[in-house]
Amino acid sequence: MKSVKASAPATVANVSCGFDIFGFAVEAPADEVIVTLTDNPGVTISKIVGDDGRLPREAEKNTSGVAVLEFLKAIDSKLGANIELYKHLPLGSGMGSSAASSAAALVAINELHGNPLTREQLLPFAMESERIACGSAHADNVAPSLLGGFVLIRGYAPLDVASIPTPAELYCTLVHPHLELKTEDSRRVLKPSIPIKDAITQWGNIAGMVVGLMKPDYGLIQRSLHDVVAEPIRSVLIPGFHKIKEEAMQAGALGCGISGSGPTIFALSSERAVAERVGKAMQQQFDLLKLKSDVFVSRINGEGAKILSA
Ligand SMILES: Nc1ncnc2c1ncn2[C@@H]1O[C@H](COP(=O)(O)OP(=O)(O)OP(=O)(O)O)[C@@H](O)[C@H]1O
Ligand SMILES: N[C@@H](CCO)C(=O)O
Repeated sequence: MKSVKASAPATVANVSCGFDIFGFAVEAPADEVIVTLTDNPGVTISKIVGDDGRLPREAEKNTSGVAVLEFLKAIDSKLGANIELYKHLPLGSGMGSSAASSAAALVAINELHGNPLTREQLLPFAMESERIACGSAHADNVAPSLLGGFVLIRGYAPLDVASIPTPAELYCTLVHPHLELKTEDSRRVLKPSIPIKDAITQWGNIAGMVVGLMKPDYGLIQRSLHDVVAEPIRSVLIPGFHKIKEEAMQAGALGCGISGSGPTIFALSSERAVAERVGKAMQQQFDLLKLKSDVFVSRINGEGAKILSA
């Protein structure tokens, strides 16, 4: 039967001020899948590489399997599928690990059926996978992983997403300490409501980010990269967070914050050399805490999930 190999990239959700509504894709790392059509209905996972045996092998519990099951149900397919998953994203990292697996599997199964659905139409299936992974069907990882670029989730009911153009010279530094935080747990610590004063600050920054990215205006981006909603609560879960952020800013970053629900920390810079310097400064702080970390520097990835071979 026919097989397709696909990949989907890591993503930075929230981007400081845009809790659950902003996300962008980076160039690496990316999860890869090989999806093969089967005559028997249902979805199987024959192989997972790179997870040290920690991810569920049952399709109904693995985000790649859930996404493909939802797709096959939606198009009323009589066929089934087998998935091989090559995990390159660390688990519980804040880099959209669960989302990358489902995004890669979705573009592969869509390709195998002759692409009956658009990338936007694939989104609800990936969101259902996020619900299985962490109890919340947020789209700020799956949307940029599937669509590429910087994405705004304008609304969830009905789902309304828009791509925001970004300056070509905008670089992201990701520093991933070898720690795990479950999105489910990092969501549970948040308060159910915020004071109006904080809401005003937050929506001012969200609008500032959109205008800053579109113009582009690096000063406005810098002034807008602040989060008074999630970061003050979640930062206590990340060792050395405030010092690391301070060092990133000293090294020339436009802004720095928690990537998704953490523990990865992201920074944005207007030049590659600065983004690399920022990465070194941040990693040095984790070294001082005796925490191993990985640094990834990339442009915003405008392409998102892609077919590698068909
Ligand atoms: N293919 C998959 N890849 C990663 N996690 C998966 C996958 N399938 C199921 N899961 C489950 O999802 C949970 C990890 O989700 P979680 O949202 O905490 O991590 P993450 O996606 O790396 O985080 P974030 O969304 O903050 O980047 C784990 O319980 C894991 O078993
Ligand atoms: N918006 C989600 C992203 C999780 O990666 C959160 O912060 O919980």
